Amino acid sequence: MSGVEFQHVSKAFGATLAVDGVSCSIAPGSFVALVGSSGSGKSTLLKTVNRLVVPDSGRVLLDGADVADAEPHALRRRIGYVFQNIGLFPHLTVAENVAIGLRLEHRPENGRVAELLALVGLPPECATRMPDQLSGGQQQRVGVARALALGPKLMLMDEPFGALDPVTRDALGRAYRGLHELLGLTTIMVTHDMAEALLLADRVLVMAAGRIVGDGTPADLLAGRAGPEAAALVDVPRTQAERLKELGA
Ligand SMILES: Nc1ncnc2c1ncn2[C@@H]1O[C@H](COP(=O)(O)OP(=O)(O)OP(=O)(O)O)[C@@H](O)[C@H]1O
Repeated sequence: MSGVEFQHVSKAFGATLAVDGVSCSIAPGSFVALVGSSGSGKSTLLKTVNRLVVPDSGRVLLDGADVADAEPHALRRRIGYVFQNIGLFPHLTVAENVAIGLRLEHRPENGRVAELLALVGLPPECATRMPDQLSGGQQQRVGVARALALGPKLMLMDEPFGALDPVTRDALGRAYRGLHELLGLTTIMVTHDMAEALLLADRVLVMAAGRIVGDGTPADLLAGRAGPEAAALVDVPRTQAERLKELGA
């Protein structure tokens, strides 16, 4: 399991301060959701972990070691990364997509692709298909399998299920939470969906204008113990649930 520590991390793009002095410690084995309005700095903060973004100041530690001291490719092999519209290679089969990391590492395949496809709930016959012969949900499952291929202990997920219909999204979220437990992962997931954050994560971090303005367990958030910004976000699914209940009453 991998722990992550952000120490006074800041990143500006021109005049925009995307991340503003974030300090936060993420325990090994935890499932953390990163929520907040569009442009609040979630993706930028997430990408400082695998060095897709280099902070202007501050440090990010992975298992106590500064990621700035790691060679970027070596670092990224230790960290799974899944994002919206996963970007499978269209000219490679599903199996080849899943195995790409193994191939680049000159590691033997040894049944690993079949194992990974089973792990993410894809039937074996998907292996020989091309990505455009899969549904969006199936493609995201392939993306998760590919991210897990080298056995990372840390998964960074940026709106991984954002482009999917609500039913598929819910099913994939639950399936991934099962994998998180099964494989003993640490997961940091950016999501716009507060209900998804509350239902999947152990801890929810709320960002606004580059800062963490709320931090708590789902129970803390639901009880209003994680600050006004968190309370406002929780109000959305809560109000929706109440309105739906009234409709059915
Ligand atoms: N590569 C970049 N160049 C310039 N500005 C950027 C870049 N990446 C992010 N920004 C800006 O930094 C701020 C934070 O962006 P970021 O993508 O981290 O927010 P976010 O909370 O993930 O947003 P969203 O929920 O819309 O994905 C925004 O104002 C964004 O426009």
